[in-house]
Amino acid sequence: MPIIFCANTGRTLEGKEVERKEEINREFWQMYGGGRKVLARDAVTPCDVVIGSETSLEEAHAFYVKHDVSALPIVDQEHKVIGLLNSESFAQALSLPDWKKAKVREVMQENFITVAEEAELEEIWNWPVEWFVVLSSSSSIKGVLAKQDLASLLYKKVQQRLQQLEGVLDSAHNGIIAIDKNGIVTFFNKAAEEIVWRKKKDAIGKHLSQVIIPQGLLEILKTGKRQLCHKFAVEYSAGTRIYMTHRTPIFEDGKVVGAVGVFQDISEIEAISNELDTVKRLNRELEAVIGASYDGIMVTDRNGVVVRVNEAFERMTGYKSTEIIGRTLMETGEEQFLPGSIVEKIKASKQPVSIAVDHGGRQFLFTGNPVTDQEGEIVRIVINVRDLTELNSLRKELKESKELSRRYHSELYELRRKLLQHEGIVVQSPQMQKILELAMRVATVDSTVLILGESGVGKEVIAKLIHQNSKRSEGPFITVNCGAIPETLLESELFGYEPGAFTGASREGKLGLFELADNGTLFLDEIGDLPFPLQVKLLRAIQDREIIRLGGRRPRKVNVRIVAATNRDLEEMVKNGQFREDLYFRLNVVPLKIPPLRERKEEIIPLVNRFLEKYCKNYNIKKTISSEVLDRFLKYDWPGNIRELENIIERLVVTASGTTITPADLPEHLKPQCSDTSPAVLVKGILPLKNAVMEVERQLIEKALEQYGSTYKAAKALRVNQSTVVRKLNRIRREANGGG
Ligand SMILES: Nc1ncnc2c1ncn2[C@@H]1O[C@H](COP(=O)(O)OP(=O)(O)OP(=O)(O)O)[C@@H](O)[C@H]1O
Repeated sequence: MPIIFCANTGRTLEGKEVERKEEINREFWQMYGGGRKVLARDAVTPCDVVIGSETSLEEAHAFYVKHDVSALPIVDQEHKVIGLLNSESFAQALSLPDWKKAKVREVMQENFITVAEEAELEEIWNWPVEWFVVLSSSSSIKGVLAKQDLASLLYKKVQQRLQQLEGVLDSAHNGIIAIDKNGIVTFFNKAAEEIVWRKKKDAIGKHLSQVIIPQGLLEILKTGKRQLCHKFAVEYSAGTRIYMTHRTPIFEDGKVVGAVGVFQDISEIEAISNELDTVKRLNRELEAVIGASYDGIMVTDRNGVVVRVNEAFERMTGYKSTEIIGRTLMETGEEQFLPGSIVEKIKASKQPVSIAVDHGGRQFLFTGNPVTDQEGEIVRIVINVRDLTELNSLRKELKESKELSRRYHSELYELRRKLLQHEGIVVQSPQMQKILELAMRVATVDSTVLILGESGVGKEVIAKLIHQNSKRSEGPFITVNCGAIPETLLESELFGYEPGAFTGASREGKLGLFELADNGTLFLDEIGDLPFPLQVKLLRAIQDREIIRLGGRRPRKVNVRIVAATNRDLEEMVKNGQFREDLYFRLNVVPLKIPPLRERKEEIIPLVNRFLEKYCKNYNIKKTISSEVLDRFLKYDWPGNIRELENIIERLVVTASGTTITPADLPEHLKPQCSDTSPAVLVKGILPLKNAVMEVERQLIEKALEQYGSTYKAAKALRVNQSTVVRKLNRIRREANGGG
């Protein structure tokens, strides 16, 4: 609280000004009188002598000097004080012709009043006189009091009090800065030193702008208005600090003569208040979470006294929160429902504890979790209640439907197996079962499928299965062996041609395989052998779902599903630039990799049985196979895969002499090997070289055909032209038929 002290100017005051002055003085006296009113008797200069008004000045002077007082009361004959004799009186006497003879009354000072010794200085201070004669309660003269003495007395007291005030303000926790009307700092307490990191001596006498950053106090000088609870932030290099300030103008005679700012660093309070806000928000969130929880939640203190329950808890248990809050779980445990023992168990173990309770035909699971303080002591126990009745019945339902699904699954598998058996397809190994399942699944959608695997593994078989199980099964399934058709013909085969498209073309033109396969499936076998120029045309046909016949211009819409297959490593071919990457990605939407027969040996015996049955029936022969042969089959690597196996069985059924096929009936390469180091061609005796060459050719061609199934593939394996294989095969057959 600022103190505005205004000295008495002695000037006559009027109206409101007088009131204000009096108010100020009252404050002053209360404050500096040390809580007690200062009375005339406290300040009086005692004087127990008086002189009569008719006394001569000479006599009076001697008396004045003798008593060494500042003033002597002068009384009349009735002993009433009528004036004062003081130094001014003697100064006045000097102007008289014979001052020694003059009477005291001629120079006495009448500018005084008499006051009671109980009069308050506060009251008498304002009388426009320079002297007071102080009377006792019995109206005897106690002494005199000069206003001047009063002033110096007061000045001393004021000094004292100002020091005290400064001490008080210095011990204040708030920073206090006062400025005069020019903005010069006139007061700066200790707390201000600490808050703004500046010494008092460096602040006093400086302009405010040189002392602190916020200049709001200067505004107060301009507006003359108080500013309370103003919050502001100051950026320091060490961080931002937040302050709260009250700014008050200082008035003197109705004019602003300065301003005082009381401020406080509330950064910590602000941080705590922010933290409090966050905590409140979190608390609200927590309330919402607990309230919204489908599980019942109950919180107890460390002794198991319930402090809170949520709505779900009330719903599940039937307890109202008002009934249960404040009670211990142990008490309610008597009602055989809430497991009071959970609290004791948690307290003993300091671990989560779960207890299942059956009540009213429902099953509840109570799970209690201890909440510990920093010392690890339990402060709360949070108990979650879950109604397991529904969950248990769902679990039961799930178990039943799983069982049902398992049954359907095995029935489906059985049906599929029978269907495949009917089709003559053997699927035994887990790898092939997975492939089959995937093939069946992709069959139902129209996506492009790429079947990968060595020659003879059954790629076409799977392609057909996909077609048969698709919604196109009523449509055509057309196979194109991209490697078997000469490059020059392949384009017209695939896309057809218009009449007269090229020399030798039929007049009517020709439908391409794409058009033939409309509404069905086009199986592009050996897609890896598709010539590079045709790859782009195929890509366009697949993407645009339309083709243009050779020699034509008109695009024709085709609705064809593409299933492609290859035994080549397409990825590698893409890397080597032999196969277009875009076509590869277009085809490789769903890849199906069929493992070679040597990796699914469990299928060999079922396949042997299947083929034996087939060919015995075809040739109307009854044959069995010895276990040694089967053993040999199991050990063999089957480079030609299922096709090779099928061909061998057909051949054995036809060529074996006995009813049981024995190892002796096996072709050479399948007979038990003597040693791995034996040469690829074994010469048993001397025979004409030409005959030997022809024999080797015969064996090689037959074996290649057996293994690869077509003259084209056999030629490829033997690294000769297809025409060479066909020519030599014709010759071999002629010779076999006894021809020349
Ligand atoms: N799982 C199977 N069950 C019975 N026979 C099968 C099975 N898989 C393939 N085959 C038979 O094996 C022979 C070769 O099958 P397929 O032509 O499908 O092989 P591929 O992988 O397409 O051969 P290529 O790469 O040489 O075209 C066919 O006679 C086919 O009937």
